[in-house]
Amino acid sequence: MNASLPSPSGRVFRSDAPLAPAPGLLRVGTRGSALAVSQTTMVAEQMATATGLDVALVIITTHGDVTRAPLSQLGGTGVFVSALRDALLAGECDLAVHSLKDLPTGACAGISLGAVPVRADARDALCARDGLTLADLPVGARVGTGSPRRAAQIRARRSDIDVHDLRGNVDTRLGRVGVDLDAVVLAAAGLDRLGRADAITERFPLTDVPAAPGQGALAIEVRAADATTEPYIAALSAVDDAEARATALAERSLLATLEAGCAAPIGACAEVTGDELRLRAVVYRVDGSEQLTAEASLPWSTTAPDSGVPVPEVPAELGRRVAAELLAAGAADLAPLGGRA
Ligand SMILES: NCc1[nH]cc(CCC(=O)O)c1CC(=O)O
Repeated sequence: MNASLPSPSGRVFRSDAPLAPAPGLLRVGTRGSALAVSQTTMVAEQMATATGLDVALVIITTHGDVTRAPLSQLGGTGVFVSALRDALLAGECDLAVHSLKDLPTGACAGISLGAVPVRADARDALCARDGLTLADLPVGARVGTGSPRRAAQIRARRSDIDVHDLRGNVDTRLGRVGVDLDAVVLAAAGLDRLGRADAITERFPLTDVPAAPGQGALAIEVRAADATTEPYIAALSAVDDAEARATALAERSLLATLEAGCAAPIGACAEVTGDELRLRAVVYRVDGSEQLTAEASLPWSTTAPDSGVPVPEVPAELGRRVAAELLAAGAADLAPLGGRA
């Protein structure tokens, strides 16, 4: 045994054309946007280093990449996800990397959640002209977002602001700041991953402005039949993070119980403190005039007694409890929760 010698890292490369399976090669499906490629590259590099396998980024084009319809009109959750899942099930790739918040909450037959990597900044970021914060924007300022939740949160703090629908990739959105919009709101995680943190003028605290369930987290999906075999176990465990998985799953369980889609005006924030998992969620009236908040926590630890896997049921149960509290308080009357894909 020569345990002290690091095994050589595999290569990471990009393939825009279909790629046949091969021994020693992991094919990771990803959207082709700059954001998706940058976040999938980070995952691929970790896997190549940990396993010594070559890792190919296989670029899959999705409906969400080509349509120009407003996101809120695309039928709720999952618009970016189906093409990647189809490619995974068809054997065109071996793993698929998604932004976790884009995944529909329902299970997908034949596919398992293989890993949730360390979470990036979950906060929303204001990118305003002239370094302005939300409080400093002039009366009647024009702010762009495609998200009903972000619209409600902006209006809740500044009812005078003129919220405009916004679509397109990060560069397109940022390109409107100082042109026809005073500011846009985007996920900080995306801007950080793309090296565009310079455009951020304010990161909203999650306590005041909880973000979309799962925001800032990635989900790596695997065919269920492969999930318990090598080299998948090694590749997935190299990138999985117990705390990211628990917080993201608690937030998703809330969404699933509310039967809400990614376009629903719901913010959620889970965190681990000590041996506790805590979840706080807010449902908004879209005009920002009313909101309901619920919060709960459960004991949670990173290791189960025997297997070393995260205590599996705590996140789901926590999400159900907070959702039940919101429903009992009338959340379904406050906001359209539907849009589950
Ligand atoms: N809804 C689109 C979407 N899905 C994932 C991200 C990037 C941030 C993340 O990984 O959560 C974005 C862009 C945004 O919300 O600004």
